[in-house]
Amino acid sequence: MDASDIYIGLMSGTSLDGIDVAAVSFDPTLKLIATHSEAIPKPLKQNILQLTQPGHNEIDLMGSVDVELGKLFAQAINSLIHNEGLNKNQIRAIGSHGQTIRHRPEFNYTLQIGDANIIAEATGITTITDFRRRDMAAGGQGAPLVPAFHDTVFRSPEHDRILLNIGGMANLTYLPAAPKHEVLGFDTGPGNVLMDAWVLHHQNSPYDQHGAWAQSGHCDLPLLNKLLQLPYFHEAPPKSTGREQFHLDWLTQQVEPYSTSPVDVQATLLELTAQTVVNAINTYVPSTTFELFVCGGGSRNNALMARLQALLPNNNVCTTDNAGINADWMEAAAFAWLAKRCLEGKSGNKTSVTGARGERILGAIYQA
Ligand SMILES: Nc1ncnc2c1ncn2[C@@H]1O[C@H](COP(=O)(O)OP(=O)(O)OP(=O)(O)O)[C@@H](O)[C@H]1O
Ligand SMILES: CC(=O)N[C@H]1[C@@H]2OC[C@@H](O2)[C@@H](O)[C@@H]1O[C@H](C)C(=O)O
Repeated sequence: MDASDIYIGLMSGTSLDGIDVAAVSFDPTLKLIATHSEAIPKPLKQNILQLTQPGHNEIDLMGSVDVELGKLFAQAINSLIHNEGLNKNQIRAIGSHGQTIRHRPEFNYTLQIGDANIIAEATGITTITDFRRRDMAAGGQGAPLVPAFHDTVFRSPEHDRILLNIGGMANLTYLPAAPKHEVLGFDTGPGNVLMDAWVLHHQNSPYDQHGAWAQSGHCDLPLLNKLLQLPYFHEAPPKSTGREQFHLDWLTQQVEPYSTSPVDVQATLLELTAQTVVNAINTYVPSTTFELFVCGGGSRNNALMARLQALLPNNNVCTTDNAGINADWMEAAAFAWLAKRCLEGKSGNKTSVTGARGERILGAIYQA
C-alpha cells in the first residue's frame, strides 16, 4: 500500500457504548482495513451524561472531560495502530467526530468535545474534527452528515436504497437510483437511547440484548400513541435531534400517567423506534420500492429488525453487512471519509439533507 493511503475514523456516538475506531482506505473503493473498540470508563461516561443536560459548573466539567476524552481517543487510535502493526506513515489523517454534549440546531449551536490538539500531539497524525459547525454556520442542521458518505459508497443505479443508522438516535438516508429525486436524510428520532435508558434503570443492563426483554412484554397502545404525538415526529425535514429531547427523565414523565409495567414500556419503546422510522419513510421517501440497509448497534437487535421487516412487508430489510460493509463500523468509516474530503478541499455536507445554504468543506485541521 502507498504511503498515506489510510484514513482513521473515530466515532464516539450518542449511545456511549464505546469508542469505535476504523482504519479505512478508499482507493479504488472503500475498504475496512482494521477496527478497534475502546471502552469508556464509567466515571467518564457519567460526566459525559451530566454534560448532555443543563447543570452546575458546566465549563470546568466540560474542560476536564474535553481533555480526558482527547487522551482516550488518542489511546484508542494508538492501540489500533499498535495491535494491527500499522505504520503511522501510512495514515494520512484522523477524522474524529468528538463526543456530542449538546445539539441545539434551533439555537444554531452544536458541541462536540475531545480535544483534537491532544489527539494530534499524542498520535503524531494530522487530526480533523469539528465537522458540524460549518454546516450550521451556513444555516444547516449540522446533522446528519453521513448521507454524503452513503451517497458516495452506497448509491445503486438500479435500485432505490435507504440506509438506516440505528444508534442512540436513528437517522436515515434515501438514495434514489436515478437522479429524479434528491438525496434525503434526517434523524427519525430515538434509536436505542430510550430502550437503553429504560433497561439500565429497571434491569441494570446497558442494553436489551436482541430486544429479548422487550419481546417478553406487550406494546401499550395508549402509551405508544401518546409518545407518537411528540411534535418532533411531525416536523418536516431538515431536522435532527439528540439527548436534549430523548432522555430518561422525559420518558419517566411520559410514562407516569399510565400504569404500564416496566417490561411493557420496553416493548412500547421498541415499537416506537420501529414505527417512527417507518412513518418517516412512508411520509417523506418518494418511493415505495426500495432496499433498506440497516447499520449501527440497533441492526444487531433481532426483535427490532423483525418489527421493521413486518412494518415494511414489500421491501427487503437487511443490514449493511449484506452490502459488504460491516454495520458496526459505518459511522467511523464515514468520519474517515469526511477527513479525506476536508484535506482534499471538498465538501462534506448535502444541502438537501441539512438545509445549509451551500456545500461546505467541513472540519478543522490540527496538523501533526
Ligand atoms: N445485540 C444487540 N442487541 C440489542 N441492541 C444492541 C445489540 N448490539 C448493540 N445494540 C444497541 O446498539 C447501541 C450502540 O449502537 P451504536 O454504537 O451504533 O450507537 P452510537 O454510534 O453511539 O449512536 P449514534 O449513531 O446515535 O451516535 C447499544 O447501546 C445497544 O442499544
Ligand atoms: C449531533 C449528533 O451528534 N448527531 C448524531 C446522532 O447520532 C445519530 C444521529 O444523531 C445523527 O444525526 C448524528 O450522527 C451521524 C453520524 C451523522 O451526523 O450522520
